Order: sequence, then C-alpha cells, then structure tokens
Amino acid sequence: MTGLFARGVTLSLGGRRVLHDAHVALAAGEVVGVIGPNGAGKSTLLRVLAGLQGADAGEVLLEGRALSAMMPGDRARRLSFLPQEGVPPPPMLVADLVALGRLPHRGARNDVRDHAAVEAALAETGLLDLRDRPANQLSGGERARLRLARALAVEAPYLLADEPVAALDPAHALAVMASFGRLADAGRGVAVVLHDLTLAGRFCHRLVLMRDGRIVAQGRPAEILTDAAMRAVYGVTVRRVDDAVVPWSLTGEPA
Ligand SMILES: Nc1ncnc2c1ncn2[C@@H]1O[C@H](COP(=O)(O)OP(=O)(O)OP(=O)(O)O)[C@@H](O)[C@H]1O
Repeated sequence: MTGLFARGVTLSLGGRRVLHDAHVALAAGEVVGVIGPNGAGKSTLLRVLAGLQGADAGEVLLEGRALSAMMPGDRARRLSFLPQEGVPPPPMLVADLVALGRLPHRGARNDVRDHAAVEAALAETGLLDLRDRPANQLSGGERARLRLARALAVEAPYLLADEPVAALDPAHALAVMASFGRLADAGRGVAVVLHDLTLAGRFCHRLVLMRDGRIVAQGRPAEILTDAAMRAVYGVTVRRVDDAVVPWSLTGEPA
C-alpha cells in the first residue's frame, strides 16, 4: 500500500481536543493543500503525519507500515517536514544549513549524491547567490526559502510543508508552488498548509478543509472552494476571478 495515511487520529493538547477522528491520505504524485482558519489544527495534523507528534487514538501509516514502529532514521529519509518559522537560524552558512537536510542519509554516505541534492535544493529555492551568507543575516522570506531548501535536500518521497509561502513575495510564492508541482510530477507526495486560497485552488490537486480540529471536507479544489464552505468555515464571502477564489469581504458586510 503506497501513500501516507492518517486513520482516525484523535489528539488532545493542554486538556483541549485539537484533532477529532482525522482521516486523510497523501498519495505519491499529488499536492494536497491543508486549509482552514487559525487554530483549526492544520499544523498539528501535519506534525502527526510527520511522526513528530503522537496521537491519543488512531494511527499513521506510511507505505503500509505504522509510522510509530519505524526507526527514526528510516522515517526521516522517507518524510521531510518543513516547519513554520520557529527559532531563528544559527550563524551557519546557508549552504551548510541546507546540507543538514542530508543527515538522515549518513548511514549510506554518498558525497556525490549529497552534494547534488544540496545544489539542487539551493537552485530550486533561488538561494545559490546566498549560499555563503550567514543564515542569521537573512530576511524573513529568505529564511523561509532556506527552511524549504533544507527540507528539499532530504529528497524524501513525501514532503510535509507548514505554511511555506506565508512570508514570500508573489514571485517566490509562485515559484515554490510550481516546485511542489514538479515534485509531484516526479512521483513525490506533497502536503502543504496554506492560507492563500488562490494558490491552493491553482496548485493543489486536492484540498483538505479543517475547522475546530475536524476535517470538514476534502476533494478537488472546485469541490472544496465553494461559496457556502468559505462562508461557513472562514466567515467570508468570495469573488471568483478566472476560476480562482479570492476572499472578498467578511460575512455580513456588503460584498
Ligand atoms: N502544545 C499545545 N498545547 C495546547 N494547545 C495547543 C498546543 N499546540 C496547539 N494547540 C492548540 O491546538 C489548536 C490547533 O493548533 P494548530 O497550530 O494545529 O492550528 P493551525 O490550524 O495550524 O493554526 P494557524 O493557521 O494559526 O497556524 C489551537 O487551538 C492551538 O491553540
């Protein structure tokens, strides 16, 4: 059985139920967008799928095996996780930090392959010119691309990316979403948390819509980005421009 699956995942944190009976699948060759309001549980779901957070009930299966039973190194070679901005990066050179993405492969050391993966990740994220800069001197958007480059350098079959374009300018956001499309075309599976509904509709093969810890809908973007769902889940009305959905006004305000 190929793919990454969450089955009936339920989780409470700090005495609050943050995931309720979540069922979701990520197949090789697809980009799945995870959308929903602040606090809906998107990051938590991604962390559970990455094996970084356990669940109270349910299970996560990676290619038919329970994630919880896999060796950490094995899991790290198969699942790459791109976190939301956390602690600032250390004063290491950009290229050296990206190379840390190769750590899961150290058991089967292959310097040529490692070098190629790092170069490809730097090129894919537009960081070649910044490779010799200390990472702690980068701008917010440049740091976001650095986190992505490190995650890409793993060359894992599955990439889980938490708001990778939130800090990016329009050109870089489009470039990153196009990169995810190319990864999927090459047979990888990508799950990406997004707040930009236009990018979600344009670049994702499927969308998972969350609210209050529950997956309330999943399917093709046209099935999910309906006026009724956007009103019910986000409390906004939308305008449609060339088939894209643009959040337009708060529900109750004149559109
Ligand atoms: N360690 C924790 N302890 C208690 N509550 C937590 C913890 N981590 C997350 N939560 C709560 O779980 C809920 C879901 O959080 P999560 O970060 O998954 O939301 P999200 O959908 O990614 O939100 P955002 O769009 O704001 O990033 C929130 O209400 C959050 O306050």
